[in-house]
Amino acid sequence: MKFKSPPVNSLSLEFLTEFSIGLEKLENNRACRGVIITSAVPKIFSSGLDITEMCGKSVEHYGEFWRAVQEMWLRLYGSNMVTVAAVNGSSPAGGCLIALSCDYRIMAENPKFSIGLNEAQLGIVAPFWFKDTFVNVVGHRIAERSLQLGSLHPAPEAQRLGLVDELVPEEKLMEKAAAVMAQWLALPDHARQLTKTMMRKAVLDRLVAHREEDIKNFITFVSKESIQKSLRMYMEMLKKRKS
Ligand SMILES: CCCCCCCC/C=C\CC(=O)SCCNC(=O)CCNC(=O)[C@H](O)C(C)(C)COP(=O)(O)OP(=O)(O)OC[C@H]1O[C@@H](n2cnc3c(N)ncnc32)[C@H](O)[C@@H]1OP(=O)(O)O
Repeated sequence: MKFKSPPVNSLSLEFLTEFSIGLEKLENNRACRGVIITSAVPKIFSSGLDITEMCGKSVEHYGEFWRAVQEMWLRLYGSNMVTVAAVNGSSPAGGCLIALSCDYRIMAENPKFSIGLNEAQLGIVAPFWFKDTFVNVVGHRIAERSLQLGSLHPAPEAQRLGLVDELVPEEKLMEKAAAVMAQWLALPDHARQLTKTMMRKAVLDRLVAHREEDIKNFITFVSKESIQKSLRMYMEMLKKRKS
């Protein structure tokens, strides 16, 4: 799957819905045993959740948007397929969540590309299931420090922390992703899938059990004037940085 929503592959409601439907179709296709996720937008894997979806919209919209974020994660993290992220650009916040939700992460070895859950920098808090997914990849200590600081880790540091599994020159990224996929697909699906479920079930079940509460919490949080202000200021900062 190649993300192609210029300029930055931000995860809008439309993007998330299409992504989830795409995953569902592949999941239901018995001929498809694995998926490599990458980007067709130069230098950007995904800029994370589309901030404009969280600014100045109705309560109903926030609810619909958050349900779509949850749905995407439940499908990707809970997928029976082998999932490999070929991270060919920067990948903050929601973009990082997508990579973390895959079975294996390969990143282009460009120190200008960074990845991490930087929510704290925006004055917002990564939800518990973002945190759980992060902890399952890098462990508690690294996740705690990185989340509190809202760190975006340049590719070499991300590899040192275990946030990505390996770095390769950008031109070798897809070749490497295909080789990793072949290695994972060499195993019988049944054993691999049961093992994956065993490792991820508790974290998935936790969101399923608290899904409606999580949506309510998101709506309450994002509707606060202080949070709206932080998000607006962040968007302004992005625009100013550009000019
Ligand atoms: C109890 C429960 C509580 C739950 C709380 C909420 C939890 C929310 C969880 C996750 C949050 C997120 O995912 S928020 C998104 C975080 N993302 C970022 O911080 C990345 C921001 N973007 C950048 O750093 C850069 O844009 C980039 C490095 C990705 C690319 O840089 P580049 O220089 O190539 O491009 P520009 O910066 O010029 O951007 C182009 C264009 O796109 C707009 N843009 C960028 N990112 C976003 C985004 N995430 N959403 C919406 N729009 C975005 C940027 O403003 C530019 O727009 P204009 O061309 O109009 O100026």
